[in-house]
Amino acid sequence: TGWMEVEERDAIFKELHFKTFNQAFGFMSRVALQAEKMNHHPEWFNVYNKVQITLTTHDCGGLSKRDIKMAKFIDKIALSM
Ligand SMILES: C[C@H](O)[C@H](O)[C@H]1CNC2=NC(N)=NC(=O)C2=N1
Repeated sequence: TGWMEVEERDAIFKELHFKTFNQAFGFMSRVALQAEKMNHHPEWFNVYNKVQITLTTHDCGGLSKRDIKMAKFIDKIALSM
């Protein structure tokens, strides 16, 4: 489904489920490369085939265009896994 607002934070959250840990980790690797390219890094937690992602911009203490750009990238990659 879509990205959720985070309670008490100007941030957005999504939990993604994959078939296997390898797929989840492969997804994280792809996103990690994009994070480095954008210099914009997710806050994330992985357990087996699940990845919980929170996006916010630490430099401005809240959401910025970079978060939206990263969210769109994440959705695109997740769709292709
Ligand atoms: C020094 C470095 O450029 C900054 O810390 C970058 C790194 N990645 C980042 N990621 C996120 N999510 N927010 C930031 O403000 C941010 N700043």
